[in-house]
Amino acid sequence: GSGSSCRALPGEESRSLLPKASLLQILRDGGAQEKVFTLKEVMHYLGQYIIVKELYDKQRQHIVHCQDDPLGELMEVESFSVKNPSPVYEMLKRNLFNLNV
Ligand SMILES: COc1nc(N(C)C)ncc1-n1nc2c(c1C(C)C)[C@H](c1ccc(C#N)cc1)N(c1cc(Cl)c[nH]c1=O)C2=O
Repeated sequence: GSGSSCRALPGEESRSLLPKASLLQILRDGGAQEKVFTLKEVMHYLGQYIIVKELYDKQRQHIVHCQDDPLGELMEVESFSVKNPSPVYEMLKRNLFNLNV
């Protein structure tokens, strides 16, 4: 980074996350056209992907079933709750390069 102590204003954070190929395809299916993202954008397109493909449980809508979906390959779980962020962030650690380091 520039080494300055001041932080970008919210929403001005620089795009510095480069998804690996299989995550990028999922973000594309969620409507992304970029190649480099902010974390907020990655979460947005992942969310769109889940909603558009209706991967959520119709009865318990905070549960995402991904065992038969490319998302499940990345998440390495068959299902997860949107209330528990850790599997999502673990997956992102495995599938994003941070260019700002
Ligand atoms: C099944 O989910 C939903 N279903 C409904 N229905 C009406 C059926 N409405 C909202 C949600 N929903 N709640 C949350 C999220 C969503 C959608 C956008 C998937 C996002 C989110 C969750 C997982 C990933 C991944 N891979 C990416 C984003 N999310 C977040 C999860 C995390 Cl870890 C951080 N920030 C978030 O906004 C939530 O809390």
